[in-house]
Amino acid sequence: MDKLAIEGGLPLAGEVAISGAKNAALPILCAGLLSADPLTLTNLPHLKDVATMLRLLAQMGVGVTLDGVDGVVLEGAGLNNPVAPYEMVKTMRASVLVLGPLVARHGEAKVSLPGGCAIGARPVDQHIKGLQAMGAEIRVEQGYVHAKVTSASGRLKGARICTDMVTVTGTENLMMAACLAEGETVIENAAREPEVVDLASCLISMGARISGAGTDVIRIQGVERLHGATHSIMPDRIETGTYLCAAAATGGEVRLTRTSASYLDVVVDKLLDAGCDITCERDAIRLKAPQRLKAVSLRTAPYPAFPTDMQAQFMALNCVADGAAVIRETIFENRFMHAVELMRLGADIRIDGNTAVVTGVPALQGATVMATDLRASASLVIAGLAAQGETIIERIYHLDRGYERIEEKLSRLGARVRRIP
Ligand SMILES: CC(=O)N[C@H]1[C@@H](OP(=O)(O)OP(=O)(O)OC[C@H]2O[C@@H](n3ccc(=O)[nH]c3=O)[C@H](O)[C@@H]2O)O[C@H](CO)[C@@H](O)[C@@H]1O
Ligand SMILES: C=C(OP(=O)(O)O)C(=O)O
Repeated sequence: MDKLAIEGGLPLAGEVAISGAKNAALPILCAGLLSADPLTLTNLPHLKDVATMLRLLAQMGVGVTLDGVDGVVLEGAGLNNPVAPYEMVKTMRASVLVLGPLVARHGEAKVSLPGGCAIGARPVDQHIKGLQAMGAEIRVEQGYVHAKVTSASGRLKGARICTDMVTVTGTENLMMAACLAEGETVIENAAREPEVVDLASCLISMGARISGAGTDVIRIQGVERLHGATHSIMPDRIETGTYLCAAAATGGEVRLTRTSASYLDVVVDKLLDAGCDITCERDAIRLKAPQRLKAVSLRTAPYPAFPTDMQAQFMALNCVADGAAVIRETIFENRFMHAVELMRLGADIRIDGNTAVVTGVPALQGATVMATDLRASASLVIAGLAAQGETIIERIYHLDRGYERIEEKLSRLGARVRRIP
């Protein structure tokens, strides 16, 4: 398994471009299952999860043609095998997003319970309950969700669905299924994440009738079919936030292009609280770190509050800040696995349930650490860049799921990073 070697202690400086968002690309690729016509996507990030999703769609009979540097054309006319086998999806949470589109368009599906980051139990009961409310018959057997539409018309029926908690992929799955259902579906307590809005805008350009995406009530008037469209994937707000934290933690100055601060309000506010100087341009963000960061406390919660996918990176930043920060994780019950690894680098962290107290130290020292999940890996990269001496990060395959060409981008910013096969 590949490792990453980082010679830390250098401030990041320069400019890099941000890639398309993993968590927008994955659901939008699944939208390709909803139509027989070509769906052309651009700004698709080159990530392991994206490659896995494309393989999965191809084995279902969807035509997959790579188009230029960052584009793909999906042709759903050949969809004939509505199965997502465990072997293909065990590394990827977003695989469950094929369930709604398959049931809605093909009338049946057999989808393995998903893998992804081991940051909590991550059940999919809300996805299942929502599809059942739309009339799908569902049983879960031997690790697979089997779903079937039994109505005379062969279509799902619109329903009013109120999810027990805010779920991002749950909202996305049900929204996609509802596009081809008969009548109106109302999703209450819907996730408001920008990635949900990006998916909705792609679906609308395919002819779906959706209103309210970005609020907690989404209304979908089902249509008989969706048509082809062209859509550009939104920039990755979490990749953006990660590079901002890396620049802040190393005392650097960077400009990130092909991105926008508009989905990052709360992250930008926390970086300002930490003492960073930030300039937001139309398609770029510039950050200049202070001499010494100030500790910033935070509490994760659904959008527009602080994103759980940025919690680990801010923990790394707080490790080298002045003062103590209290970090509360309210979304996932097991998302502090990076803390013990950060402690190996000399961080001062105390964990009590869903709360971590991080007291900044003058400097971290390089060591060998183990990456346990995607954002945990990102936090170790940030800490390694800020630490004195060499840090070796083991099991970096997680990083390849979510960060495009990370060594190349960091090197462009002056970091000394190399991959050890
Ligand atoms: C591919 C993708 O977009 N992944 C993101 C998505 O994950 P994902 O969509 O899996 O996360 P959810 O928003 O569904 O999870 C939120 C909480 O609800 C719980 N839950 C969810 C569904 C369900 O049926 N039952 C249930 O109990 C989860 O265990 C978790 O505690 O949103 C998370 C929260 O912003 C992010 O960390 C992930 O990066
Ligand atoms: C948790 C994440 O990914 P996934 O939902 O794909 O496991 C993430 O993007 O931080």
